[in-house]
Amino acid sequence: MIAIGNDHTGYELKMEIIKYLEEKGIEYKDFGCGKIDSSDYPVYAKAVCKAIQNKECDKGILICGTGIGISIAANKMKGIRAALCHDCFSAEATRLHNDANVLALGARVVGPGLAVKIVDTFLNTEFSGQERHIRRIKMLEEE
Ligand SMILES: O=C[C@H](O)[C@H](O)[C@H](O)COP(=O)(O)O
Repeated sequence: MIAIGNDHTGYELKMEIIKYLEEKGIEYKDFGCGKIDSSDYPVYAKAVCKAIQNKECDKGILICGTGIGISIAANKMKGIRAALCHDCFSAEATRLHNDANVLALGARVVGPGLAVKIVDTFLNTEFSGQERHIRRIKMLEEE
């Protein structure tokens, strides 16, 4: 189950991503926001990341204007490894090396065609499970 959330800048891109998820038969839960003039990205980052923390969802997709604010908010939450990716190489690498569980996108940065390819890469790449990467991920959880 994929958790998806966005602020006001990300609504249209989210709908494109939802279209992709539905075409692929991938289950998702939409944590908002709907089409509104203004909203606060931390609200949606928290909702999506809580769903991952409580195991309701396996991975998350977060969208704001740049992807920066919403990834900063997500990475404050325990167990969340959010990666801001605007290319497929990064989306693949962050799954292989960081076991990222949240993909952040900037709706004002990438167009829908590239964004959907980034999502596809992110969702279809497994963590490598290599010892050095496991060690480093564990270090991320240390105070
Ligand atoms: O990092 C923050 C995000 O890119 C926000 O989506 C952005 O700051 C929203 O800007 P505005 O409220 O001017 O539409």
